[in-house]
Amino acid sequence: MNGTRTLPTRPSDHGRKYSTPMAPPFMVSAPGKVIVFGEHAVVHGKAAMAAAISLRSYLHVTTLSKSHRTIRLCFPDIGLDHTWNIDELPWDVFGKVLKKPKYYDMVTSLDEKLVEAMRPAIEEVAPEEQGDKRRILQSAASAFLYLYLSLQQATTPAAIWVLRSTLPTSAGLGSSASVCVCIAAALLKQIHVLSGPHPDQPDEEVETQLERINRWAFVGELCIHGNPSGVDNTVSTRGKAVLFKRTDYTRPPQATPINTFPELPLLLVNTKQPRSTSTEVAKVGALKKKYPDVTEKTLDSIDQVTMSAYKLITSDSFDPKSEHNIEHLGDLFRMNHGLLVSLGVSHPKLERVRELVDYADIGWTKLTGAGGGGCAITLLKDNVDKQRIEKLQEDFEDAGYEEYKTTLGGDGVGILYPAVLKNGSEEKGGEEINLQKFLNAQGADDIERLAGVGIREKRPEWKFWRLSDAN
Ligand SMILES: Nc1ncnc2c1ncn2[C@@H]1O[C@H](COP(=O)(O)OP(=O)(O)O)[C@@H](O)[C@H]1O
Ligand SMILES: C[C@@](O)(CCOP(=O)(O)O)CC(=O)O
Repeated sequence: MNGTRTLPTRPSDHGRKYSTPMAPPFMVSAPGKVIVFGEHAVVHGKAAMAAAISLRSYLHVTTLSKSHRTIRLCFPDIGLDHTWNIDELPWDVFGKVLKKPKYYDMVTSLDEKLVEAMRPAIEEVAPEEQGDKRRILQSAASAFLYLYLSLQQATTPAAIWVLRSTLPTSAGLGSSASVCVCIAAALLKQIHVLSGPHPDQPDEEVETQLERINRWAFVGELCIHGNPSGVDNTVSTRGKAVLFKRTDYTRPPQATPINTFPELPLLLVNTKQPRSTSTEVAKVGALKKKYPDVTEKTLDSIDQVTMSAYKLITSDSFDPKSEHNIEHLGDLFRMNHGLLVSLGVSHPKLERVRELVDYADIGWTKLTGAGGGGCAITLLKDNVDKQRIEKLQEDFEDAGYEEYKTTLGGDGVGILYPAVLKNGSEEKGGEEINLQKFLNAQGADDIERLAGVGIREKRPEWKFWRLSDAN
């Protein structure tokens, strides 16, 4: 349980004064991911292999004093800034009409009655926006509101929630999952049902906390996606790398940690072609309905590719420096991509990445995530000439693509409670990351500099639920 702390009265973001907030501002962060093998097939009960990346979402929560009765969501990356009056939210639907789920329950589908009851509150979000933009804003707002109403009470204190991400939105790197993990963890933290994280926490207890966060993050994903497999929120919660499979949606998925995930020489390129995961997932669903046998066989083939890659990288003899091993993995990249193309989820801009890499003859490319645009990953051949990589990077730039530098297999969800960093100084109290500082950060580099999770420097104040065998 968290102790509460009384903060001195200080200026707010609107020049107003806060009077004795009930809890200190705190932060939560969760990573994005790359799916190395098995996207789409995983929605249909097959295996997928995915790893956390160092690009992350950061959520800052400021609790306000009892005199306030509002909840403000400020998600500047997507242009969302909305305030609800807490007392006007449909709290009564739970309890009177429905049984409120417990924080430890496993919720595997959205309750239509609650979705319906939430509708007016969601409709008032960004009414001036149209089409995709509106969908993006409203889906993020519904993920928050569904979890908020499910986990909190009408007596919940007023608060300001600010979320910023170093991940590109809707590009296949699991931005929605990282947002949902942050929201779920922060709500559970606020209602004091998360213990730790602390360094000597027993594995069993760590598992319970991670499972709790992951289950609710999945519910958030249901609000954004419609039909998520759960691989993204699982990797974002747990970090590192996993082999994931979910055949029965009423039971927890199988998530086998891959503790020895190799350091692979990967290029990660964003075509910047916008797309939505739910659309791409629905495309495969429609194809399966139209051509059940052929589609099922294709999904089975993807499963075989994934399992073959899993066997390869977890074998004692696997060496990421071995030309032979990398070629084997590369062939599997190419096959997986080909199968995704045949499911209709590639895009000419993704094919262009593959073409440029093939012409340069320096590696193997596959789309990653839902496809239809977004990102591709290229596994580089051993000892590739630096100049050829540089030429390829120029070609990407000319095509309007963006390359990301990231590392694979980092930490999952982390908490900074309170939002204070010592930043090398032993000065009493340290440096608080307040709302205004967080909002003022200019872009991804600045966010990482201000609050980053162990990317530029070790930030011992951030705490993670780590299992002993995954350190
Ligand atoms: N930085 C962000 N701030 C708020 N919401 C976000 C952010 N990034 C993503 N989202 C939410 O996630 C959705 C994108 O999800 P999705 O299409 O699955 O893309 P991805 O592959 O990146 O997960 C957006 O519509 C929005 O609701
Ligand atoms: C296509 C899919 O397998 C991965 C989607 O990843 P992303 O949302 O594009 O980052 C869907 C899922 O697993 O829920």
